Amino acid sequence: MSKLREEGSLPKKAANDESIASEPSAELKKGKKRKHKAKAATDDTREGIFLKKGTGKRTKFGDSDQEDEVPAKQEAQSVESTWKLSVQAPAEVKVSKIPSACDERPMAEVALQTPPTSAVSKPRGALNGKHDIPRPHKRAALQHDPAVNGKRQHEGRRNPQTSIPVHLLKKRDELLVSRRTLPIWPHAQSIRDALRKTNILVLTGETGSGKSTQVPQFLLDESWCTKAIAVTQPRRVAAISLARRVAEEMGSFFGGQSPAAKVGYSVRFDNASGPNTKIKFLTEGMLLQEMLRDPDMNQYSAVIVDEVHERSVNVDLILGFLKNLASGVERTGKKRRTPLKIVVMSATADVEGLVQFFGQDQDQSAVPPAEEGLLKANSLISICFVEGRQYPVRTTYLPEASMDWVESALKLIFQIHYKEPLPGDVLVFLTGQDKIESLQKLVNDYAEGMDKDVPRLLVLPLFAALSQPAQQLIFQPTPHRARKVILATNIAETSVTVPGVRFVIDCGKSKIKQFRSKLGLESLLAKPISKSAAIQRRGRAGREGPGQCYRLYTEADYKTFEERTIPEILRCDLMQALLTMKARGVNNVLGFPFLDRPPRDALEKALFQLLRLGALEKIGAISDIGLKIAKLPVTPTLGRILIEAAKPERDCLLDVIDIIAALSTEDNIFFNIVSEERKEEAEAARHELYRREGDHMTFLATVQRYAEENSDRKAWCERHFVSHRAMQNIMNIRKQLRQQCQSLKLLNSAEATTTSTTPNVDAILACLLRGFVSNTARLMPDNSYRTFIGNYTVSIHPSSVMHGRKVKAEAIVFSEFLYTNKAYAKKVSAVQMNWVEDVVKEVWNV
Ligand SMILES: Nc1ncnc2c1ncn2[C@@H]1O[C@H](COP(=O)(O)OP(=O)(O)OP(=O)(O)O)[C@@H](O)[C@H]1O
Repeated sequence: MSKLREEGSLPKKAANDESIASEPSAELKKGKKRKHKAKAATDDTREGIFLKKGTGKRTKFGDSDQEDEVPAKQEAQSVESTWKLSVQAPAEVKVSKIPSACDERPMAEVALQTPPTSAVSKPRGALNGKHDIPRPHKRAALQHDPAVNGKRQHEGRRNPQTSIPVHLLKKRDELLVSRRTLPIWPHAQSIRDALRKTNILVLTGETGSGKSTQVPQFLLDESWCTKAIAVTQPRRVAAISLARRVAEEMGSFFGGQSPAAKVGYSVRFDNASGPNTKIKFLTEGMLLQEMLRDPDMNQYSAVIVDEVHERSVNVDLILGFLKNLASGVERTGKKRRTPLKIVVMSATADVEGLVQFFGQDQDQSAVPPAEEGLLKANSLISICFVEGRQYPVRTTYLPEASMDWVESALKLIFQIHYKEPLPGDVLVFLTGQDKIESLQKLVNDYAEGMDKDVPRLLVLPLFAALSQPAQQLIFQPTPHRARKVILATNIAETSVTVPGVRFVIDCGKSKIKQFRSKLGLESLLAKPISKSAAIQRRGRAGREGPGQCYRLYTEADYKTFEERTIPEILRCDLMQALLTMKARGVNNVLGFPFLDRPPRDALEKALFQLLRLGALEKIGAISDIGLKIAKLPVTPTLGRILIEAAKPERDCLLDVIDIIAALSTEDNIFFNIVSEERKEEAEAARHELYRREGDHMTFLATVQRYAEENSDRKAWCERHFVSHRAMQNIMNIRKQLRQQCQSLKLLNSAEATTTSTTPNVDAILACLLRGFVSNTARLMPDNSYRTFIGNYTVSIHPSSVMHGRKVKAEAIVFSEFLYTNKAYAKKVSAVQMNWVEDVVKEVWNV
């Protein structure tokens, strides 16, 4: 830890040098080995963090912060301050009252000491440190549904009337006490009244005020609510954790088929809902899929679109479809007997824009009277604003811009750890997996050097490319005498309550998807976040008690942030969105009610791409192929490849399913080995899996070897430096894709259970080319690759088995494009030039 005392002792280029991810610096290694002896803190005037053992002044900490005004209705109203990573005598935080109408309780007194043993929480549960983190739960283990969990759930006492286990009811009653203190609680009746009078409600309220968990429960017993309520979430981690929480609050089983399982969720490749589910949390993509099967949404009485401010393409489509349903423009199936109720909510929504959007083309007759607590927008739309935050969050800025925010985050984590008593977990927002892994390594390295009596740090990553069970680990209780440090991308930005989190560190950036129309490819670039995103990040603290948010940027920087994130529909590839619209019978996409209309040329480009995939007829109507693709839970490109592989002349569907399952898993199949020695060992072990044709055939070989392994698959993975978790996930996706191909009659049941034979490499590559025709490049005389479309230079990514080959393929097809410091082709296969030319000709002639 003492290494952290000196500014110069931290790795110099932590923020932008990829090398921190690979090898710890010599300094760091030395620092790790040394047992840190306490050194006076208060006499050190350099920047850094330090401890002084046993003095109660172990940490220096910066300028005293001020608390937010609570309720902090608007970001601008909150009192914020800057802090320095410099030496100051620690200021004591005083007991203060929360001036909130809904909840007035003293803020806990914070002793600025290393957490003394007495301040440390009682043993709280399952996680037990670095080496005994519980193994990721299988989904069933998270569920209360006896149909899933079997015997264990049948044990224990049950309520004789409801036959629900007593422990669930006890938990429900306990949680009711805290639910009643939520700012939204007093608004329950207004919300019900609003939806009795109008069909559309736009609801805003502070982060943590109770929107996502309470609103569906408020509506459940309404007379109009005879069917289920759908609640959409931008991300699966939120959908799953909210479903679990609401099930607990309702004393209900969770997921599955049991009549007592009232709450469920549905995310891609994982459906934990059944016919008795009354509240279903779904990702936006899953609701869109349901909208294709059930255009009038007959299985739902209400749809709640949560976190609408995120403005993903999917949410914009959902809003457009819902608006059409509400205004009667679109009516494709059986007419609904009762109108669908629509709730749109967020802490940072553009209320005016939404009201205007839903208000256009509405029938303005039958004006209901205005209600107290509701601002009446017009005859069919209500607005409700929930004031107040449950707990205050103090916001602190850097006094001057940091060149290296990974390093700033590292210092701050240790400052918090040494200064703040337990419990109090830390949630750090970073840009992506690479930065998360760098910081995880740094924190773990420094933590090894901490004194024995300092509580442990338990670092947990959270990013999209992590399997679901691994993501769910963050919700496990923090073990005794430990502090969780969650390193997350913006997937933890909205809707999620991570129990135990008191401190949020926000780097102020996130990776934004950008469609590079010239290239016809999407890239992810780290860009400053919007004010709305910063507010959401801050809102992850202050949910279970007072919190603090440290912004790794200056207040002046904050003021330059855009108010809202630019809607994804204005900056991404629209192919999937248009296919979904066409499949739902929207023939005139240019006339679709978009909340923000994408540029006409982007729409036209996407239409052409779909035409080239054969998903549309020449007149613009959806083709049979397009209808099939739309029903597959993969991108249009991957869907097209599956359809191609099912053709009798290709006859390689099972193999292609394996490859697509491998491309669809979030985890990396091959561990990223950093040490040179281990790298050589891994290369040798994986040699039998590598294929000269490239990454796709390598994935196929890996999946097939794994599937053939009958003795010990985990050991097989260890021997080959392959992620067992990724392989388990791939097997699950493979099974589901086989089932879906069966239901679309691309496979028959006998084929669906056969094991693969020797792959027909040429046929497989031809199928990949048919889908990824835009992702092709040819070898140039200077040994670089240039894309066929756009004529851009791309380099083969170092993670590819084709990287660094002396004899280069004359042409390549790739399934991922990455733009960092330069353009990379990822997941690459070698193909022949004339194959590409043939496909290009075929496709361009449509
Ligand atoms: N998994 C959980 N564990 C502990 N407390 C929780 C959990 N989920 C919710 N809560 C409590 O319920 C409160 C309300 O959460 P909810 O997600 O409904 O708020 P919200 O208004 O939707 O917030 P946001 O706008 O940030 O999504 C939280 O502040 C927290 O106190």
